[in-house]
Amino acid sequence: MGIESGSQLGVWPMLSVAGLTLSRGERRLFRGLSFEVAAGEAVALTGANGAGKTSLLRAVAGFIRPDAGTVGFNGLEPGEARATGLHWLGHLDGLKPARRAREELTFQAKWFGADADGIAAAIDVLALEPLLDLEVRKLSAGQRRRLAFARLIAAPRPLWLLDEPFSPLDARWREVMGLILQAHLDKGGAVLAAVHDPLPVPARALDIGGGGR
Ligand SMILES: Nc1ncnc2c1ncn2[C@@H]1O[C@H](COP(=O)(O)OP(=O)(O)OP(=O)(O)O)[C@@H](O)[C@H]1O
Repeated sequence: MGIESGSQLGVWPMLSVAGLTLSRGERRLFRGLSFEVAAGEAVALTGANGAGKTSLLRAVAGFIRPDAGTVGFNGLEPGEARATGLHWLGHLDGLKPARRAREELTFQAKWFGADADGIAAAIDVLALEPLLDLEVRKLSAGQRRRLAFARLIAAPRPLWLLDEPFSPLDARWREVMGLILQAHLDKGGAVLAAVHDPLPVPARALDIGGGGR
């Protein structure tokens, strides 16, 4: 399988989160959180169940509005950075169950601007060919996760926001994902991933606590 370092993605974004305060419902999850993610860096976001890892990723992606603070993308206008510079992969895959895997992959990849070569690379790297004629609802959890991941390879973007990305994957596929992440980092990409298990690449830890809830 060919996981190539390929062309450089460029040095942006360096994600800069400053003074972020976030609530969900009546509950304040955290106050004044600041951190950066540099190009070429993986950050493992950890914390107890309910600490706010998913919520933080969603705030970075622009899906929810913080009470206070800023999210910066190395000087780029946030709307533009979010539209073209990042991939969000939630722990719910967001795949349409009744579509065949091939249709879903093509739909998603084109939505994110992939060309035929990008789609072919994703099929190759993630060994999706034997699954393409199956309906998504007939795929296992790990197979669905590989399918969901395909757009990140088909349509390269510098910042990957991943929410428990590898939880359904077996040991072999976690190892492959380590190679994929490393190739992304080597190209100047960046990863911010909410995890309960270690990431399969060297990563800086960012713990938001939240124990005892
Ligand atoms: N849409 C919502 N409306 C209100 N509260 C919410 C909403 N989504 C999440 N929450 C609450 O926000 C808190 C943080 O949830 P979040 O999913 O961000 O935690 P997490 O750290 O990702 O947890 P886990 O490790 O269990 O995945 C929880 O108390 C949760 O109930």
